[in-house]
Amino acid sequence: MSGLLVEDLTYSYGPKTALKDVSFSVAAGRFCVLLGPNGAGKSTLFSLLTRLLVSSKGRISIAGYDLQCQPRAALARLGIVFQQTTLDLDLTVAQNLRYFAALHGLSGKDARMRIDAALDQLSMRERDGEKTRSLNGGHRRRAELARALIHDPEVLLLDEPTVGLDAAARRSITEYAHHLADEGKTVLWATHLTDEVYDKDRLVILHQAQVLADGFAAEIAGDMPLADRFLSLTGAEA
Ligand SMILES: Nc1ncnc2c1ncn2[C@@H]1O[C@H](COP(=O)(O)OP(=O)(O)OP(=O)(O)O)[C@@H](O)[C@H]1O
Repeated sequence: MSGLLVEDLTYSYGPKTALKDVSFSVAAGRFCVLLGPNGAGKSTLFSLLTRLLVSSKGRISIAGYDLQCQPRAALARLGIVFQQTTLDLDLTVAQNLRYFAALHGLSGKDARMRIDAALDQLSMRERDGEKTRSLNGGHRRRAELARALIHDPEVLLLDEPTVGLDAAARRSITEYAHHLADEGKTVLWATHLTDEVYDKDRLVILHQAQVLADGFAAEIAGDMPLADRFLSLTGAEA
């Protein structure tokens, strides 16, 4: 399938099992929230999806490409925003994006056009000459999202992208990511905050290395607020 497929994925750090037989899929153009309390295994899953870690047990397919057998094709179709910012704060926004474009084999006019388009999408074009250090947290996140979109990936991974942002910036990034799915991107959004989940979202709840629930958010919540359902399933505060 295109979109994202995770099948029977298991990963351990020595004796500590961080993921155990994790399976789920996200259809192309869907927004899926990976919801889990601290230590659930979200970052480990993201490391496996980006090949920072490799597991011998399980399978990952990105936009129809098997990550193990066709890693270059799979990773070329993946955009990622990590939990911790990875922008170079001493470079301007445009320089950060240009460097990343070069990593994807884009240069010259082509790179310039992609960078401008990505910054336009995030309403960041007028800030392209600013030092990244001078941006507030919300604008830094926007710059990272723009950077993740430069190579027009089919699948976008966002690992707790609202950490440290104020309420307005949090809402704006959350809404924008949903908009990207409406436009056809497959989005996997990791969070431990239930207020970032929309009723219509696909939802995978991860807890203690395993998938506890997988379905549409409204169905999983059922007759109670999602925060209460999450608490009842995991014992964790949302
Ligand atoms: N390098 C490591 N060595 C040993 N154990 C680790 C390592 N990294 C993570 N773990 C453990 O693996 C489990 C899953 O951690 P992981 O960071 O993937 O969870 P998480 O859901 O991303 O949590 P958080 O929201 O706090 O980032 C946790 O029990 C964690 O302590």
